[in-house]
Amino acid sequence: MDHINWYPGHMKKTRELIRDNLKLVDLVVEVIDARIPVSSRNPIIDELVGGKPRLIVLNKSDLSDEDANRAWTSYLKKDGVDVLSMNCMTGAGVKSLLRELDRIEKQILRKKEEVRQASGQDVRREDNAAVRKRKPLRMMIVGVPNVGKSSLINRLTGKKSARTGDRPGVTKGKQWLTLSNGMQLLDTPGILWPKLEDPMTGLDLAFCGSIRDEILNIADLGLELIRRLMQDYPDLLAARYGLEEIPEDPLACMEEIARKRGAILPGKRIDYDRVAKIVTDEFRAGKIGRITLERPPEVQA
Ligand SMILES: Nc1nc2c(ncn2[C@@H]2O[C@H](COP(=O)(O)OP(=O)(O)OP(=O)(O)O)[C@@H](O)[C@H]2O)c(=O)[nH]1
Repeated sequence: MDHINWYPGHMKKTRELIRDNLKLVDLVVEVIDARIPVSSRNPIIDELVGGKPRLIVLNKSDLSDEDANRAWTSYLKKDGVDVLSMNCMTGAGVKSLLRELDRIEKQILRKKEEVRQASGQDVRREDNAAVRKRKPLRMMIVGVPNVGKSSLINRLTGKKSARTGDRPGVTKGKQWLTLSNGMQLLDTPGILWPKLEDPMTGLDLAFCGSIRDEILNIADLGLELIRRLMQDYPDLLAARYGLEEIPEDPLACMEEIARKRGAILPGKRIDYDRVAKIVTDEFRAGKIGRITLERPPEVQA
């Protein structure tokens, strides 16, 4: 999908759309980028989701640091939210997600039963399968651009997916996809706008491709990425670009990488745009290594 230029009117419309869709679902799956779990979340989601059960998917976990994935999982779980690592390219994590959804479904059904009992209604015991058939659990996927929402929908539904039309009484125009376990998923994800107040957030989103180079031009973006990698993953940077010693100055490091990769213009001038693009593309594709740019508070120095 094309990246969107967010402006206040657009944010308001999106918020209202998500809020309307949320009324139709029992559960929300929030997808975030495992390389930037802070920047790829918009805190507005807490307010929007309210008390509904929520599950966080740390997607692109194939590109992020495994230690950091573990640290983030336990950090986010502290708030009582379920968290799962996922790789939508291979489908790793999908089975765990389906298991987790089953568990949440049981909880939701139990809660509903308790409410009915408390109000004195005659509670007829039904197993999950029977309740599902009568009224399947409905969910939607939300997240900022480029975190893998559509990839997750495709993974969850696969080829066996079936579009189910509107059920009577439910807002017209919604399309529901039926998962292998009978649950229903809204076919269009809720796109949250990224929160760009902090310049670091803007940079991290740009490094990971969640916003086009709106914040900086490509040469500046590449230089900033090199600065971050020099600080957090110097060994991976040195190994990828054959640097025997990493210069202290990020610009000198960029120039060294340019020479190694032949990003040189006539007159032996450095092609800053080209070298920036090389490093940025290789980072995004995971070629420099598994990198997490943001750490949970506990493990920060
Ligand atoms: N390496 C890796 N790439 C992924 C993963 N999930 C998605 N991608 C890639 O990330 C890019 C964005 O994925 P989408 O599924 O289009 O993301 P989205 O959140 O729907 O994006 P928008 O439509 O912009 O909101 C695509 O190039 C995917 O192939 C993953 O787990 N690992």
